[in-house]
Amino acid sequence: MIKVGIVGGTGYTGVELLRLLARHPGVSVEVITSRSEAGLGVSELYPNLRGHYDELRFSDPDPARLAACDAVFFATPHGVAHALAGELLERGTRVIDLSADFRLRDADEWERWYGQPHGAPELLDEAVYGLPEVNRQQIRQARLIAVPGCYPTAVQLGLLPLLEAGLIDAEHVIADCKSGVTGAGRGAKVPSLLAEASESMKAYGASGHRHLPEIRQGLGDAANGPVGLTFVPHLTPMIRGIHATLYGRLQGEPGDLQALYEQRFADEPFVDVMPAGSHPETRSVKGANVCRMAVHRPGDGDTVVVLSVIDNLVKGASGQAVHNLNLMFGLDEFAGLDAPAMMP
Ligand SMILES: NC(=O)C1=CN([C@@H]2O[C@H](COP(=O)(O)OP(=O)(O)OC[C@H]3O[C@@H](n4cnc5c(N)ncnc54)[C@H](OP(=O)(O)O)[C@@H]3O)[C@@H](O)[C@H]2O)C=CC1
Ligand SMILES: CC(=O)N[C@@H](CCC(=O)OP(=O)(O)O)C(=O)O
Repeated sequence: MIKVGIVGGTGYTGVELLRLLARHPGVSVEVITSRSEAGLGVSELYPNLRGHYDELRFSDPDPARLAACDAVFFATPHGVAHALAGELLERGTRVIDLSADFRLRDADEWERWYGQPHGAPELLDEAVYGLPEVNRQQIRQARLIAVPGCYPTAVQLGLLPLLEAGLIDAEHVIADCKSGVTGAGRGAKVPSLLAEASESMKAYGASGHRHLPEIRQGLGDAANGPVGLTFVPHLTPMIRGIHATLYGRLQGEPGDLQALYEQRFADEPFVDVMPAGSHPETRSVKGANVCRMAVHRPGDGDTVVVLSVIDNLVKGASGQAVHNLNLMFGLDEFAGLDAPAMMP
């Protein structure tokens, strides 16, 4: 069994890791940290886990106990993995970070967007961006994984085929995205209150969200040059889910876009290209590690519209993190990730 630890076990991505790993045949969760709930049994806080982790208790983060694990997930706010990852790597423990600490290759860029100096720039060269559909081979060899953000996962997967093939004008790409409220984490915040978030919808971060540089970096790699991206996220009254509506201006003769998408993701177990004319729903991915998408060319004109949906807590975070673990340890890619989505 692969022994894992989770730092930040009381948050939404932490409990989602526990839910997925409960069905994983090759993993045992040895340590789960929370400073505020240290001593409490995991299933006392999360009764959905009763019968699965009855011996496991939250504990204060202790580097020595974490270093006794084969791999440690960080499901923590930005900056926490900076402080601990180096020590764990030195002691032979692999690190899978769900936060943004190692996603941007440039430490100065990270400081600009996250408002604090990068805490471990010496580790950036070896960090691998954990988007399996792009970096599967590097992930297999990696010791340190930066799990992509939720919006960046939905947007990059939806646009990769077009940018890799040079079929759209890379200077003018638009990502209009909607997220459920769990994207903001479990901490108490006014915008997440029922009376604030339900029966209403709003854009935020329109003049610059911190996922913008991350998405630009990934799309730039796909396009082999800079990408001009407009990215506007919205908060919507649902618990889980991201819906990305992506717009590009076609250039040249694009050919059969449906075939392009089907071929690009033919060998990808967690991307589902739906039949032409489809409109994927966020509820069709709820609880599942899948990105469902559909490609449209309205009126056979020069605009292409891609619809891409994920569960922010699964393909957008914890499921993708488990997929990375499976690749790093040579396990079946589906281990812990084989459940279909819940509907309705
Ligand atoms: N929610 C989502 O949809 C997504 C989230 N992410 C990222 O994943 C990470 C976790 O997100 P989420 O689960 O929503 O966050 P939450 O706010 O729900 O949980 C954060 C967890 O981190 C712990 N924590 C906070 N500060 C520290 C610290 N200084 N040292 C150790 N532990 C700490 C908290 O426990 P305690 O304070 O008790 O120690 C808690 O368990 C974030 O970086 C987030 O941006 C990425 C993709 C999607
Ligand atoms: C709805 C909502 O508030 N969403 C969050 C995204 C959370 C997230 O995933 O952040 P990282 O990927 O950077 O870790 C936000 O926009 O800040």
